[in-house]
Amino acid sequence: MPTKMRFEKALLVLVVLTALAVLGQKWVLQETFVIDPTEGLDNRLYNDRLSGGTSQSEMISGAADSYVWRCDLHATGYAYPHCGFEVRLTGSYTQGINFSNYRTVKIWLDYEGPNDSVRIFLRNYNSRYSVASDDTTTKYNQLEFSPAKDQAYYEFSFGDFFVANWWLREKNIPPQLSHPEFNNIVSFEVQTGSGHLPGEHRFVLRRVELVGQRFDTADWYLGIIVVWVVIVLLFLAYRVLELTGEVRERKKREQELMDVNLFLDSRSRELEAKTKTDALTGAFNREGIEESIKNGLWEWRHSAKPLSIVMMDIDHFKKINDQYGHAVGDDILAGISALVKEHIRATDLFARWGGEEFVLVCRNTRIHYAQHIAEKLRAMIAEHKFDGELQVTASFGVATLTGGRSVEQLFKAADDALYQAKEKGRNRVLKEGDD
Ligand SMILES: Nc1nc2c(ncn2[C@@H]2O[C@H](COP(=O)(O)OP(=O)(O)OP(=O)(O)O)[C@@H](O)[C@H]2O)c(=O)[nH]1
Repeated sequence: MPTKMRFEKALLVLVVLTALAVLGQKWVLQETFVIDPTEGLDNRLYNDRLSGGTSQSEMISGAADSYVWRCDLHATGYAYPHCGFEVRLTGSYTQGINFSNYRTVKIWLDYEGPNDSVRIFLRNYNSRYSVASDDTTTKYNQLEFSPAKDQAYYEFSFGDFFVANWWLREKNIPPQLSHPEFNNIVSFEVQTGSGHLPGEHRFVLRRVELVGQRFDTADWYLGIIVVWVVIVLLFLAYRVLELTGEVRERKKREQELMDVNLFLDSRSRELEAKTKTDALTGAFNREGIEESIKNGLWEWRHSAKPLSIVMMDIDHFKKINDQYGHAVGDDILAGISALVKEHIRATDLFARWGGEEFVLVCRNTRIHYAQHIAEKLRAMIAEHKFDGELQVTASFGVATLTGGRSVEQLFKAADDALYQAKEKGRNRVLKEGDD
């Protein structure tokens, strides 16, 4: 699948997941902590006797799905008669549960008695004000309400809690620590109301639900953003790697293509050279001369650089063929060509004109210098021993391009001079106009 399509599909999946995460946030995050007798949590009943009172309290065994207790509050011995029921949420007194992200408390409670209210507490342990050895030092997050006769349950917000005044006063808590805290709740309590009326008080606690979130909504959205950022970064890293690979692959392919082109170029140059070269002598053939003549002509016309040519013909070559055979004649043709090519300048072009006749194109060369070159070649050929013993001579005709002269006329002038050289006895150099 192309990367782009993969990216679009991944993006779609991410968007759908994000939408689900946002819309389903409530269900995903919601958490409920339940207190009921079936949970098997530690619990105890207490009264004002610890403070010098004379009240009495007892658990009443009843239905297995509720806590049932009664208190007889006596107005003697202590000014604030009370009794209460405490459920420990964890086995530890110092290590509670974090309910900071909780919103609601639901209480299924029946009360019968002289008071018109009951109190509930969520007790928070914090080492800044609590000590492990004194269970009155955990913070009294308090809520007081009047139970109605036929109401099944009561629902409160965590925001409805306040910290009991008497506790703040008694423990001398500074203002900055006096607000309700729920980050380390160790116990839940139900206590008789602040009316402190003596008499019989009966309680049936069926269930408590603390409803909230596993963690803060802001953290949830932060998590979604982090996931997006991580996925985008991963995708970018993946694309960078992929593109680097693609660039590397493309460069490799380009290099391969360049290699092929270079090879083809060199092959076509080789083939081109072959078509312009005489197979026997290795000198250029007539086609090979064409480019050099064109260049020379251009230089003459645009820069007035002189263009001269030297026609060369081996003397009495027929005799050599007749005497030594055609193969030896071939060897001499090749030998002369090699000898000449070795001794001319890089700008000179040596070509076989046909048979035993050759032409030397000398660009940017005056006729006298071309004549000098021809003379040098003539002497060299005459002195050379082909196949170690055979000696031949050659005649030369030299001509140069002059204003208004065509290439054809140039070659004719050189040919005429060569003819004159033959006429005058061969093995010599004549330039046009020489008698
Ligand atoms: N071996 C060999 N001989 C060639 C080749 N091409 C032409 N010849 C011979 O060259 C000879 C040229 O003879 P002619 O034109 O009569 O001239 P010449 O004998 O060189 O006499 P002059 O030019 O007057 O000095 C002929 O016998 C051709 O057969 C070649 O490729 N190989």
